Amino acid sequence: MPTLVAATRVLLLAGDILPLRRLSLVSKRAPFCTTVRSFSQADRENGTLTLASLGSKSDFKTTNKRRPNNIVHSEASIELQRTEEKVVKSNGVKEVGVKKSLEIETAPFAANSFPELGLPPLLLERLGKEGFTDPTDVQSTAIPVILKSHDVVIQSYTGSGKTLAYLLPILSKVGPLKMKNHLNGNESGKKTDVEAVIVAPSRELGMQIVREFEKLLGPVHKKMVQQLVGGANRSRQEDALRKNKPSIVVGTPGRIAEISASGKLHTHSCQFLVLDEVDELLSFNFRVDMQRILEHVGRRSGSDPRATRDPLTSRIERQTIMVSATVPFSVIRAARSWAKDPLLVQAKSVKSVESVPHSEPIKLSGNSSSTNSSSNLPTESLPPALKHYYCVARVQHKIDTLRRCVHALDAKSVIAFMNHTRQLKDAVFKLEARGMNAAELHGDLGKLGRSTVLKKFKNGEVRVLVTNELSARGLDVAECDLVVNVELPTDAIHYAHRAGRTGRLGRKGTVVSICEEPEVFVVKKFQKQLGVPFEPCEFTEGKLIVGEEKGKSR
Ligand SMILES: Nc1ncnc2c1ncn2[C@@H]1O[C@H](COP(=O)(O)OP(=O)(O)OP(=O)(O)O)[C@@H](O)[C@H]1O
Repeated sequence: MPTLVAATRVLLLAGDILPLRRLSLVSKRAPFCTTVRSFSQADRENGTLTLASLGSKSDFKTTNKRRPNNIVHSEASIELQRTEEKVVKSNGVKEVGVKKSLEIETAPFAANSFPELGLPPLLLERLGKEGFTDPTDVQSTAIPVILKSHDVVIQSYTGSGKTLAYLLPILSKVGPLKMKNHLNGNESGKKTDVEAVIVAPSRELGMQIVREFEKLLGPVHKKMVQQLVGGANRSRQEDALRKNKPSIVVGTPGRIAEISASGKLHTHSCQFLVLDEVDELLSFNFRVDMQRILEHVGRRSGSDPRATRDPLTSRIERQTIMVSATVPFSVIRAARSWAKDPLLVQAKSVKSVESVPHSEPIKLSGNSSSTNSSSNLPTESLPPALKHYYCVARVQHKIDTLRRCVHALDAKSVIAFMNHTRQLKDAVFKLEARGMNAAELHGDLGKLGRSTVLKKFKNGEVRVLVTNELSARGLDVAECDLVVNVELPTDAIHYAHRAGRTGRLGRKGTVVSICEEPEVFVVKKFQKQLGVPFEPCEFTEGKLIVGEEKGKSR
């Protein structure tokens, strides 16, 4: 292999899964077996796709201490100072004014347990029953802020528990588990209005979020949440809306906008609008549907959004929550125009979105040794325990390399990403022909086909799931121990989401990118942008051999 020099040192690669807080998530399947490899040092360079903007000026101080179980909790006193800043008024005229002080009470980060976060007793009971004991960092930070009714952008690495970070405060104020004294929007509005709308860019993610809600609502109340995803029978969804009068709907932009336009989904007095994977929802494909959703959810009764074209002026009470592991500046810009005094919430910090400077790009990694030194509040998009490798293979040998990679790492649950459906089908055919249990997952499959494949993969009936960008975001399969990029993603953001399908919630995970020789520079670019080392490797005699890059000395 041209990029590798001879193996130098042998060490054990322990790929076992870290202890989990939630036993129900632990796979019965064996973790990675011990594998022999040589050791190398990969290049670490500064990132260009930096999120430094997010950390330029901390609005408050935190002190942190490590807890067992890989959970960090911190104590903080936050006071967002009165700042003289430019406020863009709804009529488009910029004014300089004093923005009202945003005060967040002391202690939101001191929470060790869910009861300390101020969640209602019925919800705490359900959490306990489902085996959730300790909040993750991002949950400890986000939950009190959302309970205080702030609009937020939640950014934290893949698999860090962002879904519960917004779902728990919503269930504290909406539906049968809510706080006794909480008055909701519907008490003054129409009985048929939903109170929370959650938008996700794919059906799979939408359905996964619904399952999280259902889990906490329990069998008796699970009809309080309704899924409105594309590809499923629309009239059945409309019937369910009419019959069950759900408090919460979760869906894809197209279907939500469609049913809303038909007058069968009433969201005007909605309290919460969540945009999960917000950076994806900002893409051109969703533009028209998202515009409708932003204009109608939580719209002030009697106002005509078409008169102003400004979603902010046409609503009063809606709380907007935007979520993603990757927050490019477009999200910051969107938060400024869609949300009210939005706060950027990360694992151990809260700051005003207004304080994020325009000019600085968003940093994808918190690796201080390799990233922009001007940032004092690093952000991370990738789970810290992930290992990143790349190997060089000719295009015609890629599937064989994938197979050897799976064997060498003794991976039990693998997601292999490709870019084109036809090649993806060929890959499954080749793997199956070589005796490896594989299945395809892509948009050409119907809703039923997609859920069946996913179910089989989650059950362990399928070892290698060959898929495309469809599965890159949000897909939560705890057992996934290896992600392979058989074809490289388009950019570092897509890499981060693909890679984040493994190593979730403190588990170990491995990501291998198989590239052709002329593509090595792309991998180097990802390494630079993400601020994590990518080690060159090859698979020989059933082993992962990690090499050093030419010209590098240890
Ligand atoms: N406090 C907790 N204790 C135990 N398990 C948790 C906790 N919070 C979340 N989980 C579990 O962790 C897994 C990952 O959570 P989740 O899917 O919300 O991550 P995420 O940050 O949204 O990831 P992504 O960015 O990839 O969408 C889920 O299976 C979820 O049920």
